[in-house]
Amino acid sequence: MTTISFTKGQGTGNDFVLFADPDGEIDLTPAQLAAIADRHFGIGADGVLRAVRSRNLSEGAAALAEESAAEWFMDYHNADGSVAEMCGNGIRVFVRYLLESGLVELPDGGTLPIGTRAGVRDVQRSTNGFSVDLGRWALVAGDTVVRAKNLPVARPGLGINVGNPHVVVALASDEELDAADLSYVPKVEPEPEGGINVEFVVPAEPLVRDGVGQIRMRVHERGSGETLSCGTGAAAAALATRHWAGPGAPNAWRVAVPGGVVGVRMFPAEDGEHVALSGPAELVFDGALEL
Ligand SMILES: N[C@@H](CCC[C@H](N)C(=O)O)C(=O)O
Repeated sequence: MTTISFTKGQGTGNDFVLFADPDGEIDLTPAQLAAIADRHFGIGADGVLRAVRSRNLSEGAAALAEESAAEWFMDYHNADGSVAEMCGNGIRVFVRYLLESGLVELPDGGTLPIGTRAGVRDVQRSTNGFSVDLGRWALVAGDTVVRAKNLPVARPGLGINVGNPHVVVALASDEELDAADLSYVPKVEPEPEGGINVEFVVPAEPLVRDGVGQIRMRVHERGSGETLSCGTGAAAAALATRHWAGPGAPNAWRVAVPGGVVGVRMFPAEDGEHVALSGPAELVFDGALEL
């Protein structure tokens, strides 16, 4: 039997089980990961984060981690045990965990690169917790239609990739947003291979306050179901809303999710426009699990 020391953490209510495996010795199966994340029979979480030194990753994953640029790799799995490329809330909680475990240092104004399956992501401290540069984003071509239970009509969705795949759907009112039943997987057509994260958004009133765009969002996450927050989803939702708003729309957004508020910022970089996400990251309790 193996005993693993773990920490439970959360960022705007998106919650995670984290454990350190610096030497890359722990290889959990999807069934074991799903059992850990199970809210009734396990610890309970939206995702499981393994902290592994990039140099100790297996060959294929090491290439993804660009190991020279990031000492630590965030090995992220959804609650059902499936792999995802990136997790925007998770990476902030991951950095908080590395810091509090004494595994890294991050002085004010400093940058900590973290390896992910979407590439290396730079994390900094911010006034609301941590900020992560999610890198270049992309609009996904093609028409998409989304149906969710309790919404009266099918809606067009806008595909956005921020390292992981999202489709964003604009709703007409707060009432409609509240009414959507996200305990069922929204039906996306054409059906994306491997699933997709679906964000439903409504603009706040006014849409722009003091130069900052404001939206409300709910999300159904691929591999985890409805969650209280999705960081990469918030970035996709802000990007989609700016796209719909047209020229003159702001590059700074405040995204209200059921679990709190995160910030999104778009900025020019050498390789094109990047999107950054900021928000809180808390550690909640420690424990040990036996497998
Ligand atoms: N909650 C995360 C996203 C986690 C991965 C997602 N479910 C996927 O499968 O892509 C976030 O905060 O970004």
